[in-house]
Amino acid sequence: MIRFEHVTRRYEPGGRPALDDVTVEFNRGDFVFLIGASGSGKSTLLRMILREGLPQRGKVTVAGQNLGLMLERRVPDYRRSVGMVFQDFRLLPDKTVFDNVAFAMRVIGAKRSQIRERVTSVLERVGLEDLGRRYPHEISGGEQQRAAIARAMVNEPAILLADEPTGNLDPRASDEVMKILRWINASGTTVVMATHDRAIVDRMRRRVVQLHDGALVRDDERGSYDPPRGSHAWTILSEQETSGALRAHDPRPAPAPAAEPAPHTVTADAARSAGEDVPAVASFDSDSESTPEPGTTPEESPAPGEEGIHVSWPDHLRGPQAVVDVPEPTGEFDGAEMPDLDRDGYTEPESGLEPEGEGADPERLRDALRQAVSSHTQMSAGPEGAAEKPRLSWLSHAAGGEVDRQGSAATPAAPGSANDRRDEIEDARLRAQSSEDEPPIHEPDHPASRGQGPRRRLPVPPASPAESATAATPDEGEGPASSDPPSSEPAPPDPASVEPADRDVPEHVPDADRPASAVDAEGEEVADLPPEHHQSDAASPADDPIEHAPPGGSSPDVESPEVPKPRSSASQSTYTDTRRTAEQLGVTGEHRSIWRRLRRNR
Ligand SMILES: Nc1ncnc2c1ncn2[C@@H]1O[C@H](COP(=O)(O)OP(=O)(O)OP(=O)(O)O)[C@@H](O)[C@H]1O
Repeated sequence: MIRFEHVTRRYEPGGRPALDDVTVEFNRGDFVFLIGASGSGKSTLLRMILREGLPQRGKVTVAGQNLGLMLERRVPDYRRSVGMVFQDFRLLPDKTVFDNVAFAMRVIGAKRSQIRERVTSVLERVGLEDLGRRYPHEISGGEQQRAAIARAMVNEPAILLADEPTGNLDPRASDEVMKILRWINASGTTVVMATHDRAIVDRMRRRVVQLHDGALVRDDERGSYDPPRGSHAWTILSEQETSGALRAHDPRPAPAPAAEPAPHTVTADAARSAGEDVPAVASFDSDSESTPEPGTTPEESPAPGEEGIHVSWPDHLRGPQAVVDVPEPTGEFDGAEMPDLDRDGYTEPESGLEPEGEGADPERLRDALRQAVSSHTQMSAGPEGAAEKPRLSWLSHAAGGEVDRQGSAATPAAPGSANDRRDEIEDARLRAQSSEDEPPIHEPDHPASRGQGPRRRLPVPPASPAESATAATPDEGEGPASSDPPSSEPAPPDPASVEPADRDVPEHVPDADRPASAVDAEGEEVADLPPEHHQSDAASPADDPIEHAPPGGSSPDVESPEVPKPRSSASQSTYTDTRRTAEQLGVTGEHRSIWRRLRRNR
């Protein structure tokens, strides 16, 4: 589902690679812990899945879509099919909890009634039903993270990326968050979580992928935080430990050197060619992009020319394979919180939207794209829709087995409920079990304890004619959008003037591929807002035509995203954070009012 093939990523020409020839694959329904010392490349890897940064060498593929060939105007849509949560929550500070979650639905043009119903359900699911009217600063860190998860999941993405989601939380709040992530994963959502939390990794015994200095040094199916004694990773870390380089990040005593290193489970090492020279200057390896790798299937590696128009969407990505991977591997759970997927009808394979191989009909793919966008808004599929296309909703799935396909009557395990108590008991049992094996160690030098806030700015996709030339080819058959002149584009964020500190090395994203049209709640392309809708801030939503104008003005019932209004004297950091959050939620260029106001609020 997510595949890195010999991916090398440098932030600076000639600098040390943040990712160094990484080859790894995450499958549907996986729960993966991504571990490694600070600076080892975990966040970089996650951000590359979100298509924030492209490799200088190698290829990142998600559901058959080569992200290096994805057009810029497709990126917002793509990001909506990937949820992401962060250590520092990144809630919009001037929005209530409810509105923060609703924002992700407004971005896709969902109807008010859908938003109301869906957000209410999601907040119940994460135990925040009573806190919807509060602002982020009025709730605890654990509650903020649950709100952030609710926002990431409200559109039912197929992939959830979590970058140290428990890093700022105490153990109890961490447990709540992990419980929710387990539920989400149990619904078939692929979860990739970067963490330094040894206790959590050791307790859950899921797949562990370890990075070290940008290289993948371990990939264990049911791993613990520490690499197996004698393994390749263990040897490397031991050497580092001896030299003192890892002391700041791993308080444990260094293991004694192995007499005979055992065979290890390294994936990347097997593929690494020793001494390979990596170009110092960012340059896209077009050869590796266009040449199908031996051994890959057509679905996973679409034919040249078709890659740019493949779609990857939440529903169809949750196939039977995800369900197969769902059961807890170690018997830590008694199954009480896991619904019977077969009984609940969620194991039927979906059809029709799988990534296409060679010869795919562009028209059909376009329809699939529209349909997929539309499906984001079908948050409460009615009986008819449910019968045609059963959905695997983490909301209903996670509700202790009481699955409701309509998504409205699911019983949430809110704090204090019977399900919640059962979970608490289970978690307590897990903790006890874990502590019998090995006392959990909380790292004193965890980034959270260092008072580490948002560490780096996410890259803003810049333009490059080189990639434009590379990427335009496969998408050219898609119609008028590809012929839009760059100069006709509205003004959304000007990375150079707005956020110089956030600039990344050029990543070859063509300006010309910014979106020229929006997609409404029905999945139809609609025209951009007329100029008169892009005016100054209105005193109240009722006065503001933007607030009430759906993208394209197609329906008064369709909500347009509200404009985040930074609370704290409109500081640059607030602006930057808000803008970054909006980008990650897939706010597109046609939401000009958002960008304009964000700039004005600096
Ligand atoms: N925007 C950036 N510009 C330049 N260098 C960067 C940028 N982001 C990350 N790096 C560098 O890339 C390397 C990997 O960083 P990354 O954030 O991926 O590590 P990490 O494992 O997530 O660390 P942590 O556990 O502290 O979050 C580090 O050397 C870091 O300094």
